[in-house]
Amino acid sequence: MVSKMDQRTLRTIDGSLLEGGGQVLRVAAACAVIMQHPVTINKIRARRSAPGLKSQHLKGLEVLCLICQGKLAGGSLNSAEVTVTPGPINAGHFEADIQTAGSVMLIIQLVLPCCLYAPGPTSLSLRGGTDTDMAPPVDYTKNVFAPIASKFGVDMSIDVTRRGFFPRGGGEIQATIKNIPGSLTAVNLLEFGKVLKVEGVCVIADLPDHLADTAIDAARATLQRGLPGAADVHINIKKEVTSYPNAVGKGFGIVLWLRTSTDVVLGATCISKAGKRGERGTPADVVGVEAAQALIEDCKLGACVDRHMQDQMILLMGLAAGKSSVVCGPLTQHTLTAIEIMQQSTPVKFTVDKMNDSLFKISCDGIGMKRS
Ligand SMILES: Nc1ncnc2c1ncn2[C@@H]1O[C@H](COP(=O)(O)OP(=O)(O)OP(=O)(O)O)[C@@H](O)[C@H]1O
Repeated sequence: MVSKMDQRTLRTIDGSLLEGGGQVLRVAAACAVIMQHPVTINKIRARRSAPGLKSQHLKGLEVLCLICQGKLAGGSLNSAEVTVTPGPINAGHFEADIQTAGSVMLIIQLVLPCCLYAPGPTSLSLRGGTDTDMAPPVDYTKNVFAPIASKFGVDMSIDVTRRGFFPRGGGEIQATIKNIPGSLTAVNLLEFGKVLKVEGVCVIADLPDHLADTAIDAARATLQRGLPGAADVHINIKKEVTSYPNAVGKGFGIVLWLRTSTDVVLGATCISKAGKRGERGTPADVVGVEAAQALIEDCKLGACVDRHMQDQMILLMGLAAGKSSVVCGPLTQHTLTAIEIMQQSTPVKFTVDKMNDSLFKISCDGIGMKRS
């Protein structure tokens, strides 16, 4: 039940908007906690083949409500509507176990903006998938998201206790997110610069480790052929061989990231798409080539963030104090969704300027959110 007081400010967000997936839920719920207004999100994940709350979304909302001492109504598996009534954001230690291969990194995506406004640091133990398709693998969040978020003033760290892959999950990470003293700092990422180095990690769990060598060789060869100025770029892709109990289930994937002379960080990933019944996953060379090609494409555009980072920084831009502008490639549906939901949930307004056929500048005057 939403109290009378809360009803006055209750907002309703249509979960089927644009991307119509879990991201609508995450952005709407995070904004509600930060802005301290209750929100009802209906038609949850209406554009997905199995709509409604899945375990990772439910566990995310549950831990969010622990962090903000709030109430979650309608929070059950497959539910199409929830209401989050936030209370004051708390610091401390929080835990969640997704119990499937649902991504723990998407729980970080949901709670991180709120933890910034806690009265102290937040530590999290999260169990589920760490290296899964269709979500940021943990090495992407550590090596791409975290350095870009640090430009806004975010101080976070992640340690992997155990890797968890599709379909079993069972991975575990420990994360620490420091609260910010004032507001986030506006960020301008406008010049691509010159690529200085490419780094990466290829994780292989309970599979023959020559697969990782093949993926790394394929990624390096693709980068050397296609990356602008490749002859002067140092490429260092490490191999991480792991097995039970440091990993649950078989898994295999690569995360690449590059840095330029203007401190742009771009990332790209490919996680082998193994079948639920143990079917063979993506061939090893394809894993390396796919990630390398995605990195080359974003690089050739002159994008200052990669295609997946676009949507993940919208909240940070909107919350920061002052004008942020970021040059990126064609806007993804996830980015348009994050912009739309944040605009519906806060006073921020974004603008998108077309710079040429494939480059766009996203800007906003951030609301300069501070801890209340
Ligand atoms: N390969 C990748 N590397 C980095 N980030 C990724 C990658 N793939 C997806 N993401 C990010 O993961 C998030 C996925 O959001 P999305 O709403 O599709 O997922 P979801 O919560 O699992 O919901 P649904 O199951 O409804 O799709 C987005 O922020 C997207 O940018």
